[in-house]
Amino acid sequence: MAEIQLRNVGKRWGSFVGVDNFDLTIADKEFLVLLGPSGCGKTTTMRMIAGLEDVTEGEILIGGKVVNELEPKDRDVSMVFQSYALYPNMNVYENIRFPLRVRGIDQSTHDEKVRRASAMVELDDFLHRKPAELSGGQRQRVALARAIVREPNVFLMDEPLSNLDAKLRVSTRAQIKNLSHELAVTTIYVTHDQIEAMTLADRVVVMKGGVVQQVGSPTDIYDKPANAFVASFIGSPAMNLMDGAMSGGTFTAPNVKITGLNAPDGPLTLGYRAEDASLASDGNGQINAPIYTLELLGDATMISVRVGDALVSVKADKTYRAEIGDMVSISVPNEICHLFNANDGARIGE
Ligand SMILES: Nc1ncnc2c1ncn2[C@@H]1O[C@H](COP(=O)(O)OP(=O)(O)OP(=O)(O)O)[C@@H](O)[C@H]1O
Repeated sequence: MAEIQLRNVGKRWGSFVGVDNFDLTIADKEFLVLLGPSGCGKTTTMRMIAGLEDVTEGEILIGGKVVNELEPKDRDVSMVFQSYALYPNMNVYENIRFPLRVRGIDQSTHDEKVRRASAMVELDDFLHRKPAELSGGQRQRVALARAIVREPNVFLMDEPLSNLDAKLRVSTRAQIKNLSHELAVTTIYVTHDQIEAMTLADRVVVMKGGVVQQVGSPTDIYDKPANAFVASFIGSPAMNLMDGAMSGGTFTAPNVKITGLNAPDGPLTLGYRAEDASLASDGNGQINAPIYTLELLGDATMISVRVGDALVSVKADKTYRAEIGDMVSISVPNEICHLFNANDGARIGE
């Protein structure tokens, strides 16, 4: 049983707040992803759970026990870092076995444990090689096997895929997802890549400036971003956001007029997702503007237009063709609109 509780956890260095009032219970066997831009406090949060960083305030509990004062080695957590930190003079077998040796685990069990872990990450054929003789993806799999072999109660993974090229990242991501399903161990995974977060997580925590912005399932966060920051961070492309003004239920911005909305008069940020909008026949849509750019994505054609300072887009059929400068009309029905307070970005309404 490895439920993790963070009770109002904070980290300060002098007056600088790295993590503020982090309060969350992570269920046993949950896969939780901490997501946010560089410097938002993800790594610091994870290092506090691992015991590599003291907490300034609050309590951390693992399996119901306060661990604030426990050394990292006594917390029963296994970490996988962005840099693989393998021992260059040991072969793959010895690298994977290392945690068993330092923990004084019964020698007679080592071989079976190492072979089971290496099979899980498909390294059986590489056990005799030194790290220098492996690709980046294979090295990261050694690091994963080394974390698995200890059979910990908690996995902590800090951007484990970020040193891999795009293709390897996708296949290793799939492998991590499959492993987490098979091992069913509570996992906290740090990334700044929203696709990784969406594909791996049971729940995602979006952070900014040391402060949690939203906690929810990938679907919750995608469908109902709690504020404009989360909306702009999740999705590929991110949500289109337009600054404009509401008056009597009508939103206006340069080239935009949307009627029948429910928000108070005054400045407003309105968002919609490119795939929810569609092209309308001439002048019948809510956005009418010349094409700024047109991108062929293979499965779709993405068309972007300018709205004030912002570029907003619509996903059209893959066969759609037009020229830059041609007028387009984009249909943005009320039900796809997300409304945000123009000052603090908070979501308005459902
Ligand atoms: N030892 C330290 N002393 C002072 N400030 C620190 C220290 N360690 C981290 N910080 C600051 O705390 C903030 C959060 O850092 P953290 O490493 O947790 O961010 P992150 O979200 O993991 O970013 P990245 O994706 O770049 O790793 C940053 O502004 C960082 O500069």
